[in-house]
Amino acid sequence: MILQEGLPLLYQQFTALFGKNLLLSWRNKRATCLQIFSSFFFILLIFCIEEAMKASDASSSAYKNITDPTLLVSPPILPCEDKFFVKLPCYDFVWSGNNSRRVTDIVSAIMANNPGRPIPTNKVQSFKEPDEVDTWLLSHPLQVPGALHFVERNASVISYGVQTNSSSESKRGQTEDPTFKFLVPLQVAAEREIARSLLGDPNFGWGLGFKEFARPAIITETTSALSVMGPVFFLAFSMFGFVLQLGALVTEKELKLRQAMTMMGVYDSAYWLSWLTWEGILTLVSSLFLVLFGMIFRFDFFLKNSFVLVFLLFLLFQFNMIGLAFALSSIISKSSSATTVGFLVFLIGFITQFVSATGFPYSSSYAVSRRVMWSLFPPNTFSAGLKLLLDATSTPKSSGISWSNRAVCEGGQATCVISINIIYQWLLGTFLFWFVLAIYFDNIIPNASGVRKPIFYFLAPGYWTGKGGNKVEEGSIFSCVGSVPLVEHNTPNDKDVLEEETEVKQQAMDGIADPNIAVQIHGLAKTYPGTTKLGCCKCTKTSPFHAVKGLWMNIAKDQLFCLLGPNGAGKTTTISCLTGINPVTGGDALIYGDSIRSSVGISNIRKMIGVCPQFDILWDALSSEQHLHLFASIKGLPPASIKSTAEKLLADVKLTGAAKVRAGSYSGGMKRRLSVAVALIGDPKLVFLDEPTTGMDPITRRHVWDIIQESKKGRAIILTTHSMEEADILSDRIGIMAKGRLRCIGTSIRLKSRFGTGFVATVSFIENKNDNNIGVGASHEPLKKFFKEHLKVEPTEENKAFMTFVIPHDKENLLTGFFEELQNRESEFGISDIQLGLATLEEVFLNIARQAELESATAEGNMVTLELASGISLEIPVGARFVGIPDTENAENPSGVMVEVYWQQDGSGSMCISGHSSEMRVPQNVPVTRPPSPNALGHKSLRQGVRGIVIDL
Ligand SMILES: Nc1ncnc2c1ncn2[C@@H]1O[C@H](COP(=O)(O)OP(=O)(O)OP(=O)(O)O)[C@@H](O)[C@H]1O
Repeated sequence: MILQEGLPLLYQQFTALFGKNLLLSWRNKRATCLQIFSSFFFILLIFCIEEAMKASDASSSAYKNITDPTLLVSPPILPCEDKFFVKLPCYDFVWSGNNSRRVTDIVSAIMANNPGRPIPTNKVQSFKEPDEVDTWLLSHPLQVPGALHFVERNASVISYGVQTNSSSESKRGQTEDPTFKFLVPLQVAAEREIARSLLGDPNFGWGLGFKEFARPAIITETTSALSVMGPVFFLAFSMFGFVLQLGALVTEKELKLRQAMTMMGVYDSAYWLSWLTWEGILTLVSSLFLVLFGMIFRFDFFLKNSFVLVFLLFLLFQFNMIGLAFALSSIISKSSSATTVGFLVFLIGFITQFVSATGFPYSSSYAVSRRVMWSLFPPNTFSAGLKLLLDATSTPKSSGISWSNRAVCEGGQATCVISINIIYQWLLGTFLFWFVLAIYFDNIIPNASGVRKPIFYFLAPGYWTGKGGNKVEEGSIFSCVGSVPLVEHNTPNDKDVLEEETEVKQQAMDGIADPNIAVQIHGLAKTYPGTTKLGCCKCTKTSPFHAVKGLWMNIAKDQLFCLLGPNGAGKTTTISCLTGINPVTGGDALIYGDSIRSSVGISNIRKMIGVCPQFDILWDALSSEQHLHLFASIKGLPPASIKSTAEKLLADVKLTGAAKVRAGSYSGGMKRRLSVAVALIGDPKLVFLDEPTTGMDPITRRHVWDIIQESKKGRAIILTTHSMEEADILSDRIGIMAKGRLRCIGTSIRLKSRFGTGFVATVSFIENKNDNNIGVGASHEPLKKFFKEHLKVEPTEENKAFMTFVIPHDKENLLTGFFEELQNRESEFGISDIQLGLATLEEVFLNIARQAELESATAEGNMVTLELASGISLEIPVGARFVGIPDTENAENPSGVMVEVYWQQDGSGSMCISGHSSEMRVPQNVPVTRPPSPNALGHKSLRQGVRGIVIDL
């Protein structure tokens, strides 16, 4: 199949990814609606607040028409509690001049004759001098509404003064006028009682009335709710899109969906453009709705300013927030952090907007550099723009800013620092800044596989020409750089592995390109550099880890190569290196002639391969059909063939019935089948299947095996699995890895014959109803003796119904005669059936894993305790098969006594002891290994039990 390339492929990928983004938004309707229509709630809220403010103003006396002002006749001194803001205990008034008897009498008369209410003595404070009153007032704020100061000049002259706080107070829409409420009554009372005292007539009085002017309601420029709340509310509104966008991008990174697309050959430009376009459309629509809602609610801000200017401000601001979300998505690794980051950005924006509202730094008194730095954070530029448009409509007479006046500064051109036109230029600039930064971060910050490009990757000419420049590195950019130690090359112990290695090396040296070879691996090595973090004062390091230690092998076309190995053997790492996800540390691999070390090679390789990763990489919200269409488009299948290819693959993996169902509701097995189908898109010449049948029921598994068998034609498949049955059935060739090295290679039969413990003979017995000695097989002692005498083997498993013996390979030449005799004596031994077979692949696998474990346990001193039936405890290295018991040498057993230890894997894949044989003689002249002492290995606290002797049989 000819795949698309260049611009047509870019366009095809862009449209497919755009469709995916659209679908994801459509399937997440609630969030999308919130993003588009939340402006309505914010505008409604501002409207309600503004209406409440207006209603409060309207109920105030100051904002009412006074057509018939009330006449105030002889106003009384009011109780101090009537004052709007007062601190208790309070006083109705205080006075000075208490050194004069006459003044004291006058004040007593003021208190007694107060109209409607005599003033109690505890509500008045007296002083000698006015200064004392001031001192008291200073130390007792808000405790008295007014003060009177009397001075008796002579018998016919008494001076007085009145003191009040002249600032008017407002409460619940009412304004308190201190002159009429407090000053006038004190003045009237003082004058009245002075006159009575001077005249000596306690009933002297005069009529006195006060009246304010008739006047129309006061119309002032009240602060609009939009100018107070607008910047914060609009920032909050933009956070919906910001958080959703950030969450979507981080989810694709976290779930390795981005990596899956990269493996399929997606262009970064198509990826970013598809998100930018979709989010741009959402932003455009939401900004439009915001302005329309503002106009519907008849805010001057939206009505008087030019529609385009207001719309542009919101649009550009939201674009900036998308750019910021793009940039932050590279730094954040968990999608659950998106909301927290959104809240933080909002909080910072909230604070900086208040600073911007004070005029900082958009005036000529601040340096341009400060303005540049400040404006990089989009909410700051946005609030400056908002302020310009709000100021332009702040009074009823203001006419707003028109499109033609956009470059005109409010304070005149001479001192012009910022106009709305400049704001747009700033917003465009900062958007580009964040967008470019996002792409830069995306390249230099480690991806989900911990891989990144060098910091100055864009300076490499190859990056721009597409010929090289795709070099990648591992580890954090802030890590302390250290060289990764190389793996030392060990000559393989196994003759088949050595032969394979020699052959590949020879071909590499001769430059032979064997047309039948799909993959040629040349000493592939992978060392994870270890995490190195720069703390505040020191570097914390974990040591590098050699995951793959030099692989040499060929994988032929039309062949299914099965890579087996215990957990952590390095299988997935090998696949990651071959698919270009992880950079190799050493060696190389040629896939159909293209090197995985060259960026051109990797882009060619990605067109030829299909990958079913170990964990399903799928969008929950997309159906299997949509997944296949998307990946087929990314891969570059001709548009006309995408539908038919998807249909065929769905039929192959038996998902036609669920083609339109979202993958989120699939069972584990259905997801694996979909992953297998994705790997087979576009007829790849090489398919990697990393544990493709994990979690499948036996029927589905068999069905997937059929698919894999079918897919073998015309392509190479590299399969990893933990199912020995699967490996046995499907593979043409098997390689078993352990601890990063290839331990054996060959066909299943070859491995079984070489690494199995030998032949497995299962003898079934005739049912004997009279034999009650169940389970111990006591009645079968003659047979056991027969096996022991002729083949020197004991049963590995025995019960009433059958016995199993494992016969070593070296007894192969005795087998014909032995089984002939056994058949002749069947009735004597009570035998109903004899079965003879090769050891299973599982046994081979366990043997290889055990040997690898023994190798590293011996080197590292990794010991376990073997409890013998005789009560002896031995410390033995993990994986040791034959273990000699120290100090058991005697005349009968000159080399001592040993046991065979049986191993199995526990749930976590680690080797553990499952049992041991009875004690037997150690054959003479066999190599023995005494485990190293703990001190030699630098282990101080290792248990000091009796150390078993490892016997290499
Ligand atoms: N990014 C990484 N950084 C450090 N070590 C890693 C990294 N990825 C894998 N490893 C280590 O490399 C070793 C090989 O891992 P790998 O995933 O290749 O094993 P595997 O054979 O595929 O195992 P499994 O059967 O469990 O999938 C493991 O010990 C693992 O802990």
